[in-house]
Amino acid sequence: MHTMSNSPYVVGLTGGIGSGKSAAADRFGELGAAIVDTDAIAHALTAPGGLAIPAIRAAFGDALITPDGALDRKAMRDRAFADPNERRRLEAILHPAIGAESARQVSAARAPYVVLVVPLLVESGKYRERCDSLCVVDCPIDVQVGRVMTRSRLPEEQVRAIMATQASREQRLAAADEVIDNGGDLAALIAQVDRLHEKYLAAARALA
Ligand SMILES: CC(C)(COP(=O)(O)OP(=O)(O)OC[C@H]1O[C@@H](n2cnc3c(N)ncnc32)[C@H](O)[C@@H]1O)[C@@H](O)C(=O)NCCC(=O)NCCS
Ligand SMILES: Nc1ncnc2c1ncn2[C@@H]1O[C@H](COP(=O)(O)OP(=O)(O)OP(=O)(O)O)[C@@H](O)[C@H]1O
Repeated sequence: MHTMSNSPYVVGLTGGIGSGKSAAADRFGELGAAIVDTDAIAHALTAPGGLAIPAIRAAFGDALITPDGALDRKAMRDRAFADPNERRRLEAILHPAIGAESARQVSAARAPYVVLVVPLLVESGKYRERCDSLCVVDCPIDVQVGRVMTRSRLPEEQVRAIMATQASREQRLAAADEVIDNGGDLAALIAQVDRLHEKYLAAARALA
């Protein structure tokens, strides 16, 4: 909920793995919105020399760190989505840092409004109160699975295992203020983002 008059209007953008959050965020960014992407923040924290690397090394050992000092993403993915305890251990290290850094980026943003991209927005609960409006990117599950298999070269069972740890389509849709239907082609996605951009600009202006 919006409380401070000098904080920007914030649109939360979420969706299941491979639903099209990044594609939608790219278009919002082209139109002039500031993008704060928690996946990108998580990647930076776990890159070579990333701030979370010492804690991950201490918790999981050297086997999860690559020779150049980054998180070994494949090894961690295999662990985190096979064992909920391992996933929670990783999240306990990363989520506080992701929360703090995303809040910092939102308050530093200089744009008509901010799109805060959070894959686990509905699951985690703590981001909803930072958002003035919640936008869900939605597509049929089989389309989602197919796109992730193509993009990330992951086996179908692993994509479905990741999805099983996330909110259901129904849970996300129930929380949404706006829904982007990404079951069609990229042109259809862009047309919907363009319409929403006008709406968010007007909402941000009304708030200013
Ligand atoms: C397990 C890791 C190393 C796998 O890395 P990988 O490069 O394969 O995936 P990437 O980080 O690009 O995430 C891709 C997608 O996976 C899904 N995902 C990632 N983390 C989680 C999680 N903890 N629970 C459920 N789904 C997740 C999201 O849909 C996300 O968009 C990585 O996902 C990770 O560090 N996760 C913990 C941090 C986290 O919760 N990130 C989510 C954003 S806040
Ligand atoms: N409408 C579409 N038509 C065809 N391909 C699409 C469409 N939307 C997205 N894609 C492709 O599907 C894949 C997943 O999209 P994207 O990376 O935007 O999803 P995401 O929700 O950000 O995923 P993640 O949760 O894994 O970060 C990408 O390879 C993207 O190019």
